[in-house]
Amino acid sequence: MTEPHLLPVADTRRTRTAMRGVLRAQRTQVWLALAALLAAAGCGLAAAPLLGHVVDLAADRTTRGLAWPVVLLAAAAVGQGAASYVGLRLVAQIGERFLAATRERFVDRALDLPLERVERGGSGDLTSRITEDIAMVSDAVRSAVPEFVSAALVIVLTVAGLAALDWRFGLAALVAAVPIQAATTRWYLRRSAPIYGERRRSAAGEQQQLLDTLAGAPTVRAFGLADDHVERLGHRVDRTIDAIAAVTYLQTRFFGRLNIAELTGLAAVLATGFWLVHDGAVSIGTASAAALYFANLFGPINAVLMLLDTLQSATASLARLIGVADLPVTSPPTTLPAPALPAPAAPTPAIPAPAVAGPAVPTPDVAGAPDASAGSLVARGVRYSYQPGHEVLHGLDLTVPAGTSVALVGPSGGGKSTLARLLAGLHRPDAGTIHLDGRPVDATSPAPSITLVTQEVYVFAGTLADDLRLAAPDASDDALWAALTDVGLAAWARTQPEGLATVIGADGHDLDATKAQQLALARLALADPTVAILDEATAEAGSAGARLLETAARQVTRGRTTVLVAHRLSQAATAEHIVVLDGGHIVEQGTHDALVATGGRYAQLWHAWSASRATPSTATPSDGAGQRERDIPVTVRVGEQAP
Ligand SMILES: Nc1ncnc2c1ncn2[C@@H]1O[C@H](COP(=O)(O)OP(=O)(O)OP(=O)(O)O)[C@@H](O)[C@H]1O
Repeated sequence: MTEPHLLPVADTRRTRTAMRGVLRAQRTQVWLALAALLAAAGCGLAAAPLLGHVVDLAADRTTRGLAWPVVLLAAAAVGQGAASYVGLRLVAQIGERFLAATRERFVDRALDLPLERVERGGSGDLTSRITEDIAMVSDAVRSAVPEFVSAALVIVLTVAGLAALDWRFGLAALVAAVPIQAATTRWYLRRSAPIYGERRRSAAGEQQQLLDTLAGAPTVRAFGLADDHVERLGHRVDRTIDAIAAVTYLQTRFFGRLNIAELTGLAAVLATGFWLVHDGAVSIGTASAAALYFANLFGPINAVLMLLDTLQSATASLARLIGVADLPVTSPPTTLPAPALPAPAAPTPAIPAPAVAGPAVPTPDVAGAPDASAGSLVARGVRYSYQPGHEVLHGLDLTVPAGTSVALVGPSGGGKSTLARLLAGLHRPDAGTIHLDGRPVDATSPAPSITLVTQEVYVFAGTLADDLRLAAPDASDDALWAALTDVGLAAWARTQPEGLATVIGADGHDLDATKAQQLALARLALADPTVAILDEATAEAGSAGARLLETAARQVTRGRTTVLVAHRLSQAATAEHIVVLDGGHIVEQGTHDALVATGGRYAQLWHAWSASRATPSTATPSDGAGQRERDIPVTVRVGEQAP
């Protein structure tokens, strides 16, 4: 049932080792917590013999000496409350520390995962680990674990107390109830682990299918695939329902068997009490105390066994978190420190391609031009497949001299975005090399001076300044304003009463596609990379927005080595060199003028594009600002319409 492409899950032994490690690391706290919970359980145990004593007094028809058991009962109740408070608090603290460490390591590794690994696993898998699994482990740590520990201690002490009243009570309870409980628990645990594992897997699969269908809604509609997707989702949901039904069925049988253990145990203790009182071995009060002890066990035993259920689920979730947390580190620590921002705006921030990928380089005082001598990007024999046997780039050679610009154009699916991601180091080539100034660029050594801006811009909830400082944490306000000016966003920001403190993202000002892209380009200016890679960064905006973005892109890429995946030929034509990609091959390259003169693929695209414009005769490679509003994209995605 394991789906091989999903992210790894730690095995039972590794999960246990991780938990033992946590307990060892907080040894003192663990012992203190156990001592406090033992004290609480001990106070609770005092109630039954004290009540037994009251019963004996009642049997003797006397009220003499009634005061002290009542006072002791009150003292035991207070003592139990205080000790429980201290013990549960300590257990919760131990758990919270463990949780925090696991979460941090998980996020660290998740962010470090090679993109192809996440894509193969599917974003739903990662998302369900970040949301459901972390929630499940958090719940367990906050409530189930403390409750479990205290109930387990109560059970142990109660059985000891029962035996202390008279060893035969203990024996009766052990012989009549424990074998049934032990067999039931073994029976349950053997079956529940795979059933809970399946429940988590089916939930992850369902989430993945939902994400796929919703994210690809335009494509699904365009190809009339709705029924097919509904059917696929139906299968996933059926699988989840089956898994939940299996869990419920198992639980029902489990608790049914436990009830039998309770009743046989109580019957045995009562029968033993009757026999011992009859023989004069114990008083009626002691027999009553024994029956009370045993009845008091029902609650903690049920709690422990019910919590086993929760803990089992939490352990399955923990194994999924540890599976990712244990992944080897593939890249050196990023130089881009985590900003002090609130949580990302969207509920599922795991996968969106980063608006700005690549760690920051030293922050300039103002967004300035980079060192023109660096930034030579060379790709040799680059091959890449998303899936084995389906190569999408077939041995590409490309040289982008330092400080120059290259536009990648060509039909949809030609491999432009893939090449851009490889050049940015997000994917590793299957064969061939990519070097920046002689140093390899790949996922294991991300070049700190390459920044990729894609059309999937992510606006984090927070202030405008926070969002900009993602790229340059130490940038001054002046540097932020300079970057905003470069991308044409300063005028808008000045109209906001809060200026740089304007809250954007889900909690505040919802930026439109153009402004979000301008923001991403401003981050690029602040990151000040040697190489800028723009993957259709202007594609999401309308024509007016596209012109704004083209100007912004020109401004922030000035002087940098630039690779541009261009939807609009007006933008491609401004690049110094144009590369036409088709079917994963470079089919043409050269300057705009040379390619148009050659009359090949680029010339066809250029003429088709020019003809689609209202004033084709006046179209020139750099006339973007004067165009009418009818630019069509060079590439049209499946499910999208050209405007
Ligand atoms: N994540 C992915 N998983 C599997 N195949 C992919 C993935 N991304 C792209 N491909 C495939 O790789 C090939 C190249 O796609 P790519 O997106 O690089 O082309 P493109 O020229 O950028 O197209 P477009 O202009 O439509 O963005 C296509 O056949 C595409 O279906």
